[in-house]
Amino acid sequence: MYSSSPRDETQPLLDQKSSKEKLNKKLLKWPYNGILYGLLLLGAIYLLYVFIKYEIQPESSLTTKMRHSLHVSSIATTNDDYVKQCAPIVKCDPNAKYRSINGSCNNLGTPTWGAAETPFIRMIDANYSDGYYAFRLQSNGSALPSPRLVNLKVFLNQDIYKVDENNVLLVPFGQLIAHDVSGLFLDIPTDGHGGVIDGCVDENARKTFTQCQMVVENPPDDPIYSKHNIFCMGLFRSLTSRNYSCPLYPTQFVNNNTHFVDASEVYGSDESYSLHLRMMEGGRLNFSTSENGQMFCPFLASKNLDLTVHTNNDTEYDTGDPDNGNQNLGISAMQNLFLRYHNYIAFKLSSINPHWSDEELYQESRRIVIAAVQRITYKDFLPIIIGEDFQEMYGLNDMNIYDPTINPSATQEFSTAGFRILHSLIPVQFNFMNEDYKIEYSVNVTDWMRESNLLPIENNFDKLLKGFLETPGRLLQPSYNFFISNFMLAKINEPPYTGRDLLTIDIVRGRDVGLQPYNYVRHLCGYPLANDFEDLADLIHIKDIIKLKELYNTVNDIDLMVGILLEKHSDGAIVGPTARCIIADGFYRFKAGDRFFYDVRGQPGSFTDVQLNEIQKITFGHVICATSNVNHIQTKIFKIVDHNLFPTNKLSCDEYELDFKGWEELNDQNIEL
Ligand code: HEM
Ligand SMILES: [Ca+2]
Repeated sequence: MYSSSPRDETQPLLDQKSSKEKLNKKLLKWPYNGILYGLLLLGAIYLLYVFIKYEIQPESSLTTKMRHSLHVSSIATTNDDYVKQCAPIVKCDPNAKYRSINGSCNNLGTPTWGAAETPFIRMIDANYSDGYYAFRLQSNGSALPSPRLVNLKVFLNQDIYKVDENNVLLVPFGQLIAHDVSGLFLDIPTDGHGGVIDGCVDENARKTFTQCQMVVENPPDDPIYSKHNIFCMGLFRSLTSRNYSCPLYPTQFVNNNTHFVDASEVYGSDESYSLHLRMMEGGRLNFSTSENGQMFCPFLASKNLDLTVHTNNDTEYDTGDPDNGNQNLGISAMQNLFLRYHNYIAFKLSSINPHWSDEELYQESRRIVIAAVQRITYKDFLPIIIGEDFQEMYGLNDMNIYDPTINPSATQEFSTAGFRILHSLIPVQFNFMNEDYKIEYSVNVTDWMRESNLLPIENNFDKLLKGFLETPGRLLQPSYNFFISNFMLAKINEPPYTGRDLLTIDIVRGRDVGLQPYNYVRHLCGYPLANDFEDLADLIHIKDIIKLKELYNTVNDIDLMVGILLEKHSDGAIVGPTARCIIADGFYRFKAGDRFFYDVRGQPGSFTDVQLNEIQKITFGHVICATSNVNHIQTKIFKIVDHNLFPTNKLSCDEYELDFKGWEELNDQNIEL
């Protein structure tokens, strides 16, 4: 068809052989024209490619203007409602050197921004079928598909047993950050005698208690649960702002932790609780000591050191995050690690400043620990998740970007979908590895939840850390691992199938908190609004689209969690474009909206130049060296480094030392004497 187009002069020209000169000329003209058009076409394709690439996969040479086009603006209209209707009047000291424990007064204009017990904000307004609180329905008015069915049909059967270049440490550290910035509590109804009312067991309760309405039906042919006659999963809805005496319309949900990356999981998010965690001596946090003299968070329950027997009396720790600090061995290890790090810093500071009060030592140590957590998050962790180039382009590496107009709160989309996507990294097992790189034993993550007995025994803490550093992680993929998809939080001493499916929970939690479907969030993130399922093919594989078509009524019904899990990964990132957009937005808020962020200059809480210079040497390697017996640690902390092939990529702990001279303060009283 194209060859017969009138603009194509090549055929007739080649046919005219009467004049050699003419022919030569025309012959010459033909390739020139062809080349010219070809070049023009190639140029146009290249320009189009560059344009698309810069929209989707920007490179570091882009201008600030283009960079800002990556930032999405929240289009939610309800974000100010809490501040307007419920926020308490808070008096702030603008000269305070240290951030408050509950995060208030960070923003001097709106002191409750980012504080604990304030609502999540939204990127897009809530989506409820009654506009207020009832679960979203499909476009044709029917109920959304059972999330368990979605997991079984779309995800679980694609479990890939391949390992990653990143190590397992990404999981416990990621979870630590998740709990730093987000804490959504559940609304659990009880029967007055301490018993929990479960809407799956008690159908009547579903009518009486809205909290019990979140019952997930398991399909009759469920490969795990139906064999054991478990046909539903009784889950609880989240606490709403109504539970905090702030009725908002539509329903909003409350973050119990400070929204900032401020190590609130170490210090607590509430003033009186933070005091309870303190020793009130030497700036230290309370701790317990294991039989071989190692420091741990205070033991809460009587220890049961029998590795094989789990009881209700298993070891739990008193941590800054009472809800989640003991959830699994990985997060417990991180809680202990950062408690030790705090006490290590307090010790160092008290040695150079013996005259400092407990309060001074505590606050100054806390400030350094927070800086360490922020540095590891932004320098090592985040680039792996969203990609180094994207992070740079987004402005997340820039220093001193505090902007008081930025609301530092976690978004509901971040907390209940975007950041949860990393649940697919959770490995089946954690390894305990000795100094000779030998795995001494492995445990199923799901067998050791809410019980940390293993940690304080002998050198297990060190071995678990070594295992995190040296074990390749699970490749990020749409499915969660089989165990966490079936056996999570199984009842103690009961069979694994009494457990839960984490992906099912994540999907239904999105409906609980009224997340908009995938299509609208993807659109907010700069991608075309899909008119039908096939339009998703730009970001989602066609084989998955076919499955989605079988489950959802229209393309506008797909749950956000489901869509982002299925997206193909962006270049250099381990998540797809929409998750990357949600996560980058979140971490931009936590940094640019934080007046106390460690590299902010010119604020009462800013480090001195000398101090900042030293702070900028803090790495996760240094933290691990200061708090454990693990030695020889890779500089790229979340990467697998073969110690035989690349011994120089690991440093010994001597090379991770810090110098605290910048904190040395002359004792005025001594001078006067
Ligand atoms: C062994 C590892 C982990 C386990 C067992 C686990 C399990 C859970 C569970 C049970 C919930 C609550 C679900 C609900 O009822 O809605 C949750 C919430 C969450 N998880 Fe994980 N998780 C793990 C690791 C991670 C990691 C690595 C990340 C991200 C880097 C992450 C991000 C989140 C987030 C953002 C929430 C919501 C927190 C909140 O607002 O309370 N988790 N996780
Ligand atoms: Ca926090």
